[in-house]
Amino acid sequence: MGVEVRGLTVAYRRRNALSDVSLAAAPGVTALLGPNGAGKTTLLSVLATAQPVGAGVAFVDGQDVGTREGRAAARDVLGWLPQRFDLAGGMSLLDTVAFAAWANGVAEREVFGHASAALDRVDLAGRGRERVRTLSGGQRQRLGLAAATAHGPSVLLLDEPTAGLDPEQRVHFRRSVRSATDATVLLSTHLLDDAVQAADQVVILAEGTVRFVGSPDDLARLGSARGPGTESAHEAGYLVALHGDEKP
Ligand SMILES: Nc1ncnc2c1ncn2[C@@H]1O[C@H](COP(=O)(O)OP(=O)(O)OP(=O)(O)O)[C@@H](O)[C@H]1O
Repeated sequence: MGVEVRGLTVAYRRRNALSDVSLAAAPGVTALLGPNGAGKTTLLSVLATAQPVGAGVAFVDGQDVGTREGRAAARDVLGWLPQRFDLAGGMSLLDTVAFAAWANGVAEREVFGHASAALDRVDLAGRGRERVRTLSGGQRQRLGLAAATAHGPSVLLLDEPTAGLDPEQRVHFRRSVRSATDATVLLSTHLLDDAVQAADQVVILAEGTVRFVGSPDDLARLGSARGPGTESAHEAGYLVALHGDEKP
């Protein structure tokens, strides 16, 4: 059933991090694209039930996360890979994912089956016995993805999962998202490339407000309408969404 947010406003002290944000996301990948400080982490944290809804409403799979019952029900269907997460270097990959599956409510007799299937889906099959500390950055992010999806969430929140990865590892991660889940995925990124390549829907956030909602093709059309420049149509569309028609 996806995610729906209407009129969401969240403030830290008196400063709004999100102002009257509305969006809907269906199964598939929605990229939350925006510069640093746009409010991406704040939005994902509210949906992850880690931060209170200020004003407005937010639904995860039909559950209102502004209510205590809604938050409890939403947690049962959520997968969340925060921007920063710790893994125990000495643990095996299989134990790491099995533990996450167990913590997310998978029955004990099923955790290793779920864990090894999740490792398969992110291209870490056959490496379950290796230690976490031996992984590269890209492999570590894919392990995090396996851990966040082993219990079969229907809504998956990925906060800047490709930050710090080289281009090849980013491509690999984006492909792994598609094979790991058919959930409603919200993937935050500050990289246009991620949004254009990975997403069915792009939501551009800047300074806590929604500036664009549409497909990658819609973004390119927005850019093309501005006329030829040195940048690609997608880049031009991103600039128009951020700054309007003025050339920066
Ligand atoms: N705990 C906090 N206390 C006060 N202000 C905060 C806090 N967390 C975030 N902010 C502010 O809220 C705004 C949105 O931050 P947020 O982290 O949600 O943006 P973001 O798009 O995820 O940025 P980044 O890509 O840098 O992580 C920023 O202006 C930030 O400084």
